[in-house]
Formats: sequence, C-alpha cells, structure tokens
Amino acid sequence: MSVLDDIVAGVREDLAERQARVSLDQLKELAAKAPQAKDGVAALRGEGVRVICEVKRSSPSKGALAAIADPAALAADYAAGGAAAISVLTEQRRFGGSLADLDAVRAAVDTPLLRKDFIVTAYQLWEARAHGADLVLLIVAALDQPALVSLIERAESIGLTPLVEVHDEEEIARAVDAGARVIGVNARNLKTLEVHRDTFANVVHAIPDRIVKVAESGVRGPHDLIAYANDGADAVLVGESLVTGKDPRTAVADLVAAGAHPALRNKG
Ligand SMILES: O=C(O)c1ccccc1NCC(=O)[C@H](O)[C@H](O)COP(=O)(O)O
Repeated sequence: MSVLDDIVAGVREDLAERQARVSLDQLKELAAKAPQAKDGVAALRGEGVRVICEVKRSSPSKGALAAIADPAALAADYAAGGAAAISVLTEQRRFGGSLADLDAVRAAVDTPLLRKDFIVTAYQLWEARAHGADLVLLIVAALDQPALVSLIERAESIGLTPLVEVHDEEEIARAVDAGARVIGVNARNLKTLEVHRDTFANVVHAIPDRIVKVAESGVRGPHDLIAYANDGADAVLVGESLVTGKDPRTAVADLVAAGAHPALRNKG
C-alpha cells in the first residue's frame, strides 16, 4: 500500500464516523449559514506571486513539526503578513489537524481559506463549506476520473474553488479535462515523500495559460519563491518553513515582498 493509499484509508474510516454523527442535511443547513465563499481564483491570480500559508502540525515525511496550540493566532499572523489564502490541514491521523482548526481560523481571519485534506466524497465538500472554507484540495492521484470530474463540478456548484493537485503531465491532462481552474503542482512525490523542486519547472508547460498555477511544497524562503515565480507560478503553498520558523508573520511578509517585486511582473 502506498503512503497515499494508507492516508486515504484512514480518512475513509474517520469520515464514516463523522457521517454517522452529522447528516448531509445538517451539513447543508450549516453551509447555508456560513459566510459566502470567496473567489479562490481571484485570490490566487494577479500581479506578482501570491502566498498560501499552511497550518501544519505534523506530516508523514517529517513527523511532528509544531504544536500550534492556537491555530487562530497563527492564522492571524499569516493574514497580517499578507497571505493571499490560508491552508488548514484538517486530516487528523498523519497531520494532526481537524475541522475545529478550520472553525477557529475562520473565526479569526477574513482571508480565503483552503481546506487541505484527502477529499474523496461530496460529503467532505459540504463539510468544508459548512466550516467556512472557500477552496478545497482535490488530489488527482487519489481519485479516478469520474470521481474527479464529479467532485470538481460539485465543489464549484456550492461555491468552493477546487485546487487540483498533480505531480506529472498525465495528471495535468486529467485535471484539465476535468475542468480545473486552479492546478497545484506538488513537488512532494506522494510515493517516496521526497521533495523535488524542479517538478514544477518540468511540467508547467502542460498547463494552459488560463489556469492558475500553484507551486506546492519545498519553499524554504524568498529564493525558492522567486525560482518558482521565474518558472511561471502564480502562487506558492508554504507549510513547514513557516510553522518551524520563529516569526511566521515576518517570514510571510518577506515572501509576499519577494512575490511583489516588479522584476516578477512578467513571470513565466
Ligand atoms: O508533507 C507531507 O509529508 C505529505 C505527505 C503526504 C501527502 C501530503 C503531504 N503534505 C501535504 C502538502 O502538500 C504540503 O503540506 C504543502 O504542499 C506544504 O509543503 P511544505 O511547505 O513543504 O510543508
């Protein structure tokens, strides 16, 4: 079993427990009361390179990263530093996240929120909306094509912007065919968990111009953001270096300043 298969198996077990406690109708009622979803495409595309900052306690590749006792305070620091969006990992077993983290962050900031999880059913999309998310991660490698198409359509229909994650040109073709408007190239190989920062540069040519391009993983500081920008990234997704650093607000501000540099205006 691959790491991804193992994670998804655990996600399905936890999902079954939640489905037994909270009905789809209850989630839809909560979603109707949530603040209107913000436009994820508008948040991630514009002049310069946008920064998505992640609330990440632990990971399969590194184990414990940061306790993050107060995710709302961390998110407020990210927002103050200029984050274009905040990614909240809600997977419990391997990443130490929860929907309660999403609630806490939603209550603290107006910044667009990404629910980062291993989404395999429409129920999880409704959960995301009910808990205030504006964007959701859909991982091509975890979904067959009919499921990918259906989840993208359902997400869009309830106001969520799907960030569709790929690792190679074949997955890009699937994401484009399925109607993705935002594609994230993850430098982390989900089979080996190794990070190869050149993955984005190697495959970005296969992503049509109209689609927002996000470079995910491995950003240690402004130099990595600039490299991704020069390869054509509209946005970068940063987790580990922010949660393990001493001053997340300043670290985000430094990334945002690098991403706004006039030299990057004609990126890609
Ligand atoms: O981070 C992991 O070890 C991991 C393992 C298996 C599936 C997903 C994983 N991470 C999710 C992410 O994609 C990253 O949290 C995100 O891109 C930020 O990456 P980084 O800045 O390198 O923490």
